[in-house]
Amino acid sequence: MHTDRIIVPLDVPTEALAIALVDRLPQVSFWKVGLELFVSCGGGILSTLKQRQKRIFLDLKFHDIPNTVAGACRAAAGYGVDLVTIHATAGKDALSLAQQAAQEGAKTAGVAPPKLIAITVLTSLSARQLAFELKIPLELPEYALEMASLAREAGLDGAVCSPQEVEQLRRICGDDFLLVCPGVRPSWAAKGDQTRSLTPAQAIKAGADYLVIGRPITAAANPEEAWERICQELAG
Ligand SMILES: O=c1ccn([C@@H]2O[C@H](COP(=O)(O)O)[C@@H](O)[C@H]2O)c(=O)[nH]1
Repeated sequence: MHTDRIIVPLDVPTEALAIALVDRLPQVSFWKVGLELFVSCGGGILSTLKQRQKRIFLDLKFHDIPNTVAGACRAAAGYGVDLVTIHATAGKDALSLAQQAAQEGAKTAGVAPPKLIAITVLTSLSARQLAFELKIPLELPEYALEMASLAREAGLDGAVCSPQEVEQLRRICGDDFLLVCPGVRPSWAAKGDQTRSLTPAQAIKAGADYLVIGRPITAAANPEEAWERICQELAG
């Protein structure tokens, strides 16, 4: 079922708002907890989601020196979450140490280890920004591929990429490398700050394992209707 492959972010400022959203959309089985909610209310929301048998993507996008990201991944794994993110630009040593630490953290806590996935190029960034602000001398798709390959070589489970790069990454990284795509937009939804988007059906067809779709659902006047519409479009 394609709908099991949609992850909805809980990008809200309080635990009460997050729980209200989870209870309003019982059809959603996979939720993402990101920086806004985690910084606002801590890890309690993760226990609440687990009590409701939800899968959890803990998207804190770690980016630091190897020892620090490893510690963060060890702690994150202890929550028993399903997916954890780290920036590929932390470098290969940080990525492999983080992967090792996530396995250890899960073992110590007696939970299944999370899949550790690397951010390649944030989906809000344009090719122009990559070149002129970040001074990256490669074309954006090539740079995204380099970042995904680095993550793969470091032993990570997958990568986060825009749907516009997913076809290329799937072809080169293979079928057992998890590819998670935010920046997905139905044709009827506003793009907001996402610059490299495709529709949900296009992203799945291009090879995405999971789609992260937030505001088109959570900021809709009727989130249930928006969810249904996306599911129907995917089924069609
Ligand atoms: O490159 C990235 C990495 C993570 N995200 C996160 O996904 C969601 C997208 O939300 P929308 O409301 O659908 O834009 C958000 O939580 C981001 O932090 C991303 O967009 N791009």
